Amino acid sequence: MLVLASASPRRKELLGLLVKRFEVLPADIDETPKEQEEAKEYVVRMAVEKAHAASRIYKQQNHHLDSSVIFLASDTSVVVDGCILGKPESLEDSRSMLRRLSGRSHQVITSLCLCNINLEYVATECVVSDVSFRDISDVEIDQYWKTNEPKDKAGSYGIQGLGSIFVRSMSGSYSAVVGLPLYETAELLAQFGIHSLEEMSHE
Ligand SMILES: Cc1cn([C@H]2C[C@H](O)[C@@H](COP(=O)(O)OP(=O)(O)OP(=O)(O)O)O2)c(=O)[nH]c1=O
Repeated sequence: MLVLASASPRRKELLGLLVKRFEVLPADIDETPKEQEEAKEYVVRMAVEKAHAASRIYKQQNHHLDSSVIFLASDTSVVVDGCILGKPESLEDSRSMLRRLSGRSHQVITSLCLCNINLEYVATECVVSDVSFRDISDVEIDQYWKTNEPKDKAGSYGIQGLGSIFVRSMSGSYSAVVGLPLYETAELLAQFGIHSLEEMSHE
């Protein structure tokens, strides 16, 4: 059994392209970066903590434990000038993020963590993509906020939605920017004995 430790509808949809059956078990963790913590280090730590937290909840909920259960977690952050941008808490927050991203390029870092229930096997991966934005006006930022799209997304935009009108170009992994890097996820799943083509071609 595979458990996706996430509340993100994007991650669920993307994982569904690789694996037919999995459970979803969101894990709430403290997402505050440590002082001086490097962006990559932070993003990987978040994925590891989400996977570990989900494994703890799963153990509490399931008394007859199946030792072959595997947990998958991920984290996406937008990074500009070394600063980590998470999800906006308010319109003010969204304004300051999008003003910062306007007319230049930034990085989107997405991490992955796969581990088994007893945490004997833990694998992590980190994918960096570059996204370049056109200039965005304050009026556009406020209009975009009213669509609700930016509210639950790192950096306050969704490349898969209306946010795409700001994206001049990107290089790296599109699925990683949306929330789950499909190539790297398939590679890690294979290390844990889950082969996507085999999985998806079964009746
Ligand atoms: C940059 C960008 C982020 N996002 C999303 C992906 C993630 O869901 C979210 C970043 O927040 P995360 O903290 O990585 O994830 P989450 O809180 O949504 O879900 P969970 O921690 O339970 O797995 O931003 C997009 O959907 N499109 C984008 O273009």
